[in-house]
Amino acid sequence: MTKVIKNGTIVTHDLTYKADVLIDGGRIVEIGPDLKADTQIDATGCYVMPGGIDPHTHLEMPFMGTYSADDFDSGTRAALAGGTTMVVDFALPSPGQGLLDALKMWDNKSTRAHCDYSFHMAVTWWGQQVFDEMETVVKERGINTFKHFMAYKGALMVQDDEMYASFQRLAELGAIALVHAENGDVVADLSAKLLAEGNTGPEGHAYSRPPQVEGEATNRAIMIADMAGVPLYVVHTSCEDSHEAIRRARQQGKRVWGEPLIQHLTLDESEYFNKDWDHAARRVMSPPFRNKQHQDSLWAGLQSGSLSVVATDHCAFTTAQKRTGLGDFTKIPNGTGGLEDRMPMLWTHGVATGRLTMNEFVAVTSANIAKILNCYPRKGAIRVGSDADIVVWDPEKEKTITADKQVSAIDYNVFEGQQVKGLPRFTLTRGHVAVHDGELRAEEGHGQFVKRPPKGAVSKALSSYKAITAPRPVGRSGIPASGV
Ligand SMILES: NC(=O)NCCC(=O)O
Ligand SMILES: [Zn+2]
Ligand SMILES: [Zn+2]
Repeated sequence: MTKVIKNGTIVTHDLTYKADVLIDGGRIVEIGPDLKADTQIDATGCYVMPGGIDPHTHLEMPFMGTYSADDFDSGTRAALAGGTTMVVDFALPSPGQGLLDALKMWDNKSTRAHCDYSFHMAVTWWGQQVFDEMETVVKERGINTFKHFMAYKGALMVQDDEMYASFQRLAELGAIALVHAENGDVVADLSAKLLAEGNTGPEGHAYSRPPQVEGEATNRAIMIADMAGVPLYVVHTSCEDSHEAIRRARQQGKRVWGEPLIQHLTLDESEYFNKDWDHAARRVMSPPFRNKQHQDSLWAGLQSGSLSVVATDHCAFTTAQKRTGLGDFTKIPNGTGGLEDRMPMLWTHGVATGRLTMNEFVAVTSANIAKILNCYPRKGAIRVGSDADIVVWDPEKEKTITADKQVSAIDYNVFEGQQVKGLPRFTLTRGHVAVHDGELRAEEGHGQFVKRPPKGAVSKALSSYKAITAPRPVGRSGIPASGV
């Protein structure tokens, strides 16, 4: 059964033009005028864009004594409802657990996915087993990105020497290092002091993680990545301190990317000072929301290209789960939702305000990350041969975001009450119409794992450059190099 998307305007990261898109067997097979097919999808008045890719989700993740509430079923349905057609989740070994063992757990959970997905691997401890298994993870499982937590002391956090060893191994394998950049030692100490002084509420979470701790860790990770010769991707970049480090590194020719979240772009720290404990606790995430100056910095980074991708870090906990931290903010499960809202919120606050062009919108919601993850142009593109992961975007369609109508399994929405303009009319996942004229028709198990080979263009370029510029002994006549 062929399908054709007709009467729309195609928008990719580099082009805007009118054409029809013909789909067969889950792929785009032709782009041009007057195409015919068995079924027709009407895109009159709409933009036909690559489906969104959210490179940062935590679905059914064991964390802080509980599991995040959205799993691969509700999470990927929420994604499709909002125009996102691929998610990249984190396989998280518990300390001492092997990487391949952890991957089996994520393989089991993800069979329910309604859209395509991939995994990043987390490095939560270091040892010979991790070193050895990294090769299989990269070469056989098609995972080329490994996350390191510089925070969550006593749980997921790794030390600098472990990170350096891991980064060197990734450089050898042609993979990419990811970091959660916050100084975990300082956060732990500040948290203990705040609690001792009676700062037990959710605002304590924000006080314990000021921008400086993120800036310091980002600088440190950039230095370690540079020494190891590995490209670095900094997840949830929330502030100028971290953005400044990334911007400076990029200007120096270092291979570093930054990923702001839609939450940090559109919500600010005043949320934590709300008198309603539940309201504030529901917004507890790491790093916390920042002030207007930091938000402006993030928007400027997206405009200028010093920041590359907008994600969600979707890690949703119910109010009941958040209440574990009543009387002690360090026990509030860290994380917020956003999968369903990322694209409409970014369009409304970015494209509709003139902060982003439509092409920049596509770049930061899909094409850039597909290139970084080494799955472009299979994903992130409207091209012949690409997967038919497509969103038919209606710029006139409006709604008010409310938990009552959301797909996510939790009982609130951090964007509650926000009016968004710009929503999917259709969302196609490998040719299957999962959103049909606004109605969700997703299929459990339709989602497939996307393998991402190592040695992408940036990894290759960096390893050549590091090899050429590596220290070499100076040959001096008459004196043997060994000095004997
Ligand atoms: N971000 C957050 O608060 N929770 C999810 C885990 C992480 O990415 O740090
Ligand atoms: Zn993180
Ligand atoms: Zn995360």
